Amino acid sequence: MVDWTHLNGLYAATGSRQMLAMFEDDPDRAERFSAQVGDLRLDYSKTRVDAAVMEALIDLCDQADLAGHRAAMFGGDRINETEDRAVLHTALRNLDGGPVISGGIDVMPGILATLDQMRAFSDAVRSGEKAGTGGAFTDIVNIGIGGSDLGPAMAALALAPYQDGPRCHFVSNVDGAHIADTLRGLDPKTTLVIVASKTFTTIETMTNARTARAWMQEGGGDPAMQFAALSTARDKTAAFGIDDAHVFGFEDWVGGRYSVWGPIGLSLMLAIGPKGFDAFLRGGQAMDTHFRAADWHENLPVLLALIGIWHHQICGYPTRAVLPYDQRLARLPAYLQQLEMESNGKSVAMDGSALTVPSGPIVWGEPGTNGQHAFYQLIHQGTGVVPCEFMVAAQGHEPDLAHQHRLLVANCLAQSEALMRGRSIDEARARMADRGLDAAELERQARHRVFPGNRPSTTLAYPLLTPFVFGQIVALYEHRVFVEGVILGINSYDQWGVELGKELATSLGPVVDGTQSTSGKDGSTAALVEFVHRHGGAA
Ligand SMILES: O=P(O)(O)OC[C@H]1O[C@H](O)[C@H](O)[C@@H](O)[C@@H]1O
Repeated sequence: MVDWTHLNGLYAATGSRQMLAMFEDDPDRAERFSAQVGDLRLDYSKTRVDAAVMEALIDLCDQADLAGHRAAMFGGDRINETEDRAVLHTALRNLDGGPVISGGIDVMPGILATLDQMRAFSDAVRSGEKAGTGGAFTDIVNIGIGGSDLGPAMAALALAPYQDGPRCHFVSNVDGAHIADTLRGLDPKTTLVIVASKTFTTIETMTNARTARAWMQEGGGDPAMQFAALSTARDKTAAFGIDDAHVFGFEDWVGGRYSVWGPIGLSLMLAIGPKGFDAFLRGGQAMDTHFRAADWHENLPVLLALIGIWHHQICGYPTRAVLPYDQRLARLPAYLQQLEMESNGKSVAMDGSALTVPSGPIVWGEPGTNGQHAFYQLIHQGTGVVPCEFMVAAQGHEPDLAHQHRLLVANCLAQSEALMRGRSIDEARARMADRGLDAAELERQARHRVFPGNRPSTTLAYPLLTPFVFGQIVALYEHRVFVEGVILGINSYDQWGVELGKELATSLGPVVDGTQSTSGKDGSTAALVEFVHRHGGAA
């Protein structure tokens, strides 16, 4: 258990501090409160942390024995105590890091063999050697949900400029609209369906997989040739009828939301090719090396975690916005919602005691500049403070549109500056002085134009969103979540909070079908079921 008293005391003392004054007092502030790994730069100087706050935050790492927990994770200990599992997604990207022993066994030979199987399969699909009944595959449909969807879907979009394989589509929702809209227009004879499910029991995924199989059979495709599975449960993939040669297995020590680095990333590998996928893995591995070696003061995941803890657990800001000025990172906020909120959205510490500080924050966001024309109003002038995490590349992938990219960068930098700088009532009055308003009206109008400023943000800057840089970014966030979890004293690797809704959905199935009565249900649920029945929703 860490002691929050010192930090709470510092917060009370620094509450009214102005960031702009902090820059004036310390000409080296931008450098002092920035860190770099490879080509990635994290600037956290536009926050109200100072050297004393940073030292107190860093002290949390030692109090929580972060080094010990880190060694236990990388060393294959069963740190996911509530599911009795190791946490070894880092081994999936340990391309040349040597053995990783878990439970007395080196897991690397198995990982590298599966990676080779994925590479051979990808090469065969991409070259047309493996094909559907109608010829070379033109389209891939990845059917999965949660971690079996968000990672590869986010990554395929992020790395769109590197895609030179079949087109990738992602179906997750059990809402039939999702699969219907996706399959419409695809050729069942040249489509490869990948069923991605760690457990191979997830109802949404299995339902969509059966729908896709029927579509393929009816349309002249052959599921025996055109279905693949990514799962830890080979017995279940066989029972579904998927050829073992098309099954890519992994172990239960890969958490769903950490699984894009292994077989769950197959759609990404098919889209960008094994070399691009290797570069992605190497980016992740580079971040692992950094996280394991760098001093806490220079350690990007640690710094990002500590700034997050400062803003949420100490300052009490309930949410954080992830704002990539990178359209291809449009799915990153959704991915981070699962990564951060499923990992650290808990109220019980590892030892079963109640948390004494808030759990992880609400994470949300959208790419800039779009968000500027929608919700930034609240970020600038709302009563609550939303710490913003900006992300931006120095360059885009479209040389002909470099002028647009420069505009994007200018907007990103302008937002963090505006949040910090704000606009005082005097400045607002001065801007309206020539409008000929009487004093009372001038005052009233000016008040609407005040920006409180002094609002915190961080900026993660990178040269270009390559597979390597993208791998670094994803691993950076994974380790940030780990560090936050260790300091909060929780298990970031289980997700019991998703169980109750699943159980109730199963028991409500026959009630919605109309084969079971609503008796025993609460009044609201019973009335909603009756509404659905009245409007034609029963079976
Ligand atoms: O990959 P699957 O076993 O189908 O699981 C898919 C998802 O469903 C669950 O509800 C979990 O909350 C997620 O962590 C998981 O990623």
